[in-house]
Amino acid sequence: MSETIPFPPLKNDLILRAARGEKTERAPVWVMRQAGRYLPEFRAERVENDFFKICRTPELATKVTLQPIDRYEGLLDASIIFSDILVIPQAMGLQVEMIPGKGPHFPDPLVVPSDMSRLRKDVDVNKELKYVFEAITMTRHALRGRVPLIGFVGAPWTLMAYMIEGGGSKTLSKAKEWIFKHPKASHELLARITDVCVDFLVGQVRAGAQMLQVFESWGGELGPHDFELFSLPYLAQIATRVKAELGSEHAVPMSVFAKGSWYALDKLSVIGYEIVSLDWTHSPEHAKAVSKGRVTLQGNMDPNLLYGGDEAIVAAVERMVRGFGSTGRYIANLGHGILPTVPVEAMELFLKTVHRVGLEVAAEAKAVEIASDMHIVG
Ligand SMILES: Cc1c2[nH]c(c1CCC(=O)O)Cc1[nH]c(c(CCC(=O)O)c1C)Cc1[nH]c(c(CCC(=O)O)c1C)Cc1[nH]c(c(C)c1CCC(=O)O)C2
Repeated sequence: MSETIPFPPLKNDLILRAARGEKTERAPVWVMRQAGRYLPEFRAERVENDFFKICRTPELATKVTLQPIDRYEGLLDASIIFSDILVIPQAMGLQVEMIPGKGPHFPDPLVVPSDMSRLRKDVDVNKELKYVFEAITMTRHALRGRVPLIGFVGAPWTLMAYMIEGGGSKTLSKAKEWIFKHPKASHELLARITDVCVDFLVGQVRAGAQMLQVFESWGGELGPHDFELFSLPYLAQIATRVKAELGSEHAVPMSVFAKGSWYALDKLSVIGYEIVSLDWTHSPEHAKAVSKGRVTLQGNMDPNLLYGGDEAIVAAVERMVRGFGSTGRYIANLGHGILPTVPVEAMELFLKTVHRVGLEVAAEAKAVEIASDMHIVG
C-alpha cells in the first residue's frame, strides 16, 4: 500500500511557516484554481476527459495538480489537490454534472426539506471519497517534496446553497427561502454537511494533505446577522473538530475563505483557523488592523487585474505585497480563483513579481531590525 511508503522530505516549507506565524524570507504564494482552464495543458486534458472523471481518477488528478507546479517551476509555494467542492454533495447521494461553459448542474436538487430523506445518512468518506484520498497520496509522492499539498472542502452554507439551487444562481433565492422559512431543517442540513466536511478533511490529512482550506464561496450572500447564524458556527466546528480528531501532533494549518464576508474578519480571526483568506474588497491596512496579527492573512488581488496588462499587474502586486507583507504573517494569492481566459504569461508575471517584492520587503524589514538593534533608528 502506498501509505506505507514514506513521503519524500519537504524542500519548501515557506507556506507552513507563514501559516504558523513565523517570519519568512519572502511571502509564499499560490493561486486558487491554479490547476484549471487558463492552462492549455489542462484544456487538452479536458478534451479527452470529463471533469469529474479527472477528479475520480487518481492518476489524472495527480497529473493535473502537477501541471502548474511543473510549468511555473520554483514559482509556486504550494499545490492544491485537483478536485471540487461538489464531491461532498455527490458523496451524500446527489448527482452533479459539470457542463462545459456553464458550470455545475444538479439534475435533482433538494426542493423541500423532506427531500433530505434522499440524502445518504452516515456518509462513509473512506468509501465515497476514497478516490480523493488516493489522489492526495499519489500527488504527495509525485510532488517529491517540492512544495506542500493543500486539501480542501466547500463550507456547509456554500454546499447547502448548491444542493438547493441546483447550480449557480444570482440571488440564491431558493437556498435563502430555506434558511428563512425552514431554519430548523436548514440547521439540520448544515450539521449533516459539517459532519461529512470534518471526516473528509481528517481523511485528507491522513492521506497526505499538509494544509487545508475551507471555501465559503457564497459567504457574502449572507448579511452579518445570517452569516453568524448559518455560516460561522459551522466554520468554527470544522476547525475545532478536525484539530481534535487529528490531535496536536498531526494537525495541519487551516485556512478559511469566506468570500464577500468582509464584516466577519474579526470573528473569523478567533475560530481556530491559522489563516484567513481575503477577497479583493479588503485593504491591507484595514485587514491588518481588524485581524490584529491573530491569523496569517492570505490573498487578495482582484483576479481581473491579470487582464490589466503588465504595468497594472506589477503595480497591484507592489501594493498588495508591501501592504500585507510588512508584518510577516502573509501568504500571497488572488482574491478568488484565476479566471479561465487569463494568459499564462500574466500568471507568470504575477508570481515573479510577488517573489521580487516579497524579497525586497523582507530585506527592508531585516535592515530596520538590524538598525534598531544597533540603536541607529528609534
Ligand atoms: C464554488 C467552487 C466550486 N469549486 C470550487 C469552489 C470554491 C472556490 C471558488 O469559489 O471558486 C473549488 C475548486 N474547484 C477546482 C479546484 C481545484 C484546485 C485548484 O484550485 O486548482 C478547487 C479548489 C477545480 C475546478 N472546478 C471547476 C473547474 C472548471 C471545470 C471544467 O474544466 O469544465 C475547475 C478546474 C468547475 C466548477 N466548480 C465549481 C464551479 C462554480 C465551477 C464552474 C465555474 C468554473 O468553471 O470556474 C464549484
